[in-house]
Order: sequence, then structure tokens, then C-alpha cells
Amino acid sequence: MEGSKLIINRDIITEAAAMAFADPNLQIPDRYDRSGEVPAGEVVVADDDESYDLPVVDMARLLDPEHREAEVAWLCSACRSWGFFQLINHGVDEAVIQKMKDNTVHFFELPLEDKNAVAVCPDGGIEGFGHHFRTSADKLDWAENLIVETQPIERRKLEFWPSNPPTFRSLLHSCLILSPFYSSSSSSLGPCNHPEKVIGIAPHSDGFGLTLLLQVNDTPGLQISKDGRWHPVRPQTSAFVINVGEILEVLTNGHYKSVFHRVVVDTERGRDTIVVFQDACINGVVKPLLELGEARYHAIDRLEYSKGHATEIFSRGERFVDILKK
Ligand SMILES: O=C(O)CCC(=O)C(=O)O
Ligand SMILES: [Fe+2]
Repeated sequence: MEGSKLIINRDIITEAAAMAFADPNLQIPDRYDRSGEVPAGEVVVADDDESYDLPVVDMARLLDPEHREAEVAWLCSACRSWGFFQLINHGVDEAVIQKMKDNTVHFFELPLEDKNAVAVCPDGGIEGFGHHFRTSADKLDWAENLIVETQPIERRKLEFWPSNPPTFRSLLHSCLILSPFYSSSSSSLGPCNHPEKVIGIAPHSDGFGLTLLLQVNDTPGLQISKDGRWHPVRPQTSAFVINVGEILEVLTNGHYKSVFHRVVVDTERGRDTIVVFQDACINGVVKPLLELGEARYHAIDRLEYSKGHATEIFSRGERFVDILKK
């Protein structure tokens, strides 16, 4: 963020890291070994639990006057109880989705040197190719991650937008005009022989408005925290998985929940995802909507909010909105 120092550490992917990802027989290097963290929390097994499936919201019904009211109520209940839902019939052109998937896979398959042409900067900043965020314990995720800010246009730093594959930039330009404030993050997790030791993406809650996620392949991995247990997500093909971020939780005065989620790795299959974060105005104030009654959260300047979120989630693994609660 301009003019501010966010406490976000992202590490470059080194040759040694790339070798560890690629060699299933290699011993897990120390910085990836999170044996103590992975077993934290019981994981729900599909057969054990009928509430395993993430609520499905149908965009066609939301737009249809006959079904709208019922579907909106369903959407609200999903945001209240899960903080997550999957959106079907969203109307995004399948051909565009396929191109995004192809470009994402193509990028992550490039040699490390090519991907590092858009590597994260050692002096900080959120953008570029590298690991996801590093925690205070200095541990790293078992994933490669590319993050770019896409909207507003004046915040784009094209030096972090890959020029290979050649269609990547134009696709980003053409796809991400959905809202004035957006950033995009793609992740690629390789398989790992020791899924009990590594974490693809460590538990966190998202800091923005809404997060939209598209799985490139059907490898499982995403798990959502609900009622003290991890619920694995199996999205329908072509559905977007959408979740409430902490800014939206504050905006709705706590009615909608920004919940913890994490990504675990598979022993055999890799997993690629495309995520877009719908952000809020960078110059604004984060506070509950007036019409939702007495505010349950303190209002905070947007920039201070971002610093607080980054510090809490990456240093202490806590939600900043809990500190904002009155
Ligand atoms: O890749 C996934 O399934 C989740 C990614 C995620 O939680 C994030 O990027 O914030
Ligand atoms: Fe997330």
C-alpha cells in the first residue's frame, strides 16, 4: 500500500524450494515442517456429517423475480452461518473461465526462472510471485502464489503482471473490471508425500469485502472452520466459491461472518486456484452500515485497518475484527 508499511512478509521461491516441491521423496525442509499445526482441529468426514456440503446459491434464481426473495434469504443464511457459499449459474462465459484456467496452469508450469521474472520484492509489498504470507513462526506454506492488484487502474504495477504466457495480461485486463477495487491471487500447490507435515495455505480469514475463488482442477484442499471443526469444500464444477471478508463482516455489523479457512495438500494431485479479492475504497473508513443499528465495531480508517489486519493474521493468527469489536 502506498505510503504505508504493511507487516506482510512474502518470501521468494528459491531453487531449493522448487526442488522440495518437485521431489516427492525429499525430506520436508524445516521451514515447511508444520507437524504441530496441521492436526489442530477435527476434520469433518463427508459420511459423518450431513452439513458437509457448502450452501449452493443460484445466480439465475437471484435474478428471477419469482425466486429472488427465497434465494436472497438463502444467500443471507449462508453468509450468516457459514460465511461461505458456492455460486452456480453465475453467467461468466465458460470460454473466458477456461482461458483463465489455461493461463494459470501455463504460468505455474513455467521454469522457476521465468516465474521469478515477476518475483516479490525483498523490501515488502504484497504483489508478485512467491510464497503466500509468512507467519511469525517463520514457517512457509507449501504453495506458489502470484498476487497482483488489478483495480483501480492507477494502482496496477505491471512489472508484477506476467508477460508469459503471452495472453495472461490481456486476460486480466479484460476480466477484472467487475468492481473498482480488486486484486487477484493465484495459487499452485504441488502434491506432497507428507500432507500431515505441511500446509498449503495456513489458517486465516480474508481481509477484504468478498473473495471469489475458482478451482482450476478438482483436487480437494480448501477447509472451512465451522463450529470448531474443519469442513472440506467440494465445489460443484464451474461454481465460484465465495466468502465474506472481514470488511464485509464489519459493514454488516457482524451479521455476516468472515471465517477461518485453510488449504491442505494432497499426496498425489496438485491443486491450482484463481482467487479475486473484492476490496473496499482505499481512502475510506471501515465501519458498520448506519441502518443496521447500534454499531458493534469501532470505525477505523481504511489504511489503519489494513495494517491491523495484516499484523493480526500473519503475526498472531487472529482476526483483526475481533479487536475492533465493542
Ligand atoms: O486456494 C484456496 O482454496 C483458498 C485460497 C485462499 O484462502 C486465499 O487466497 O485467501
Ligand atoms: Fe482466504
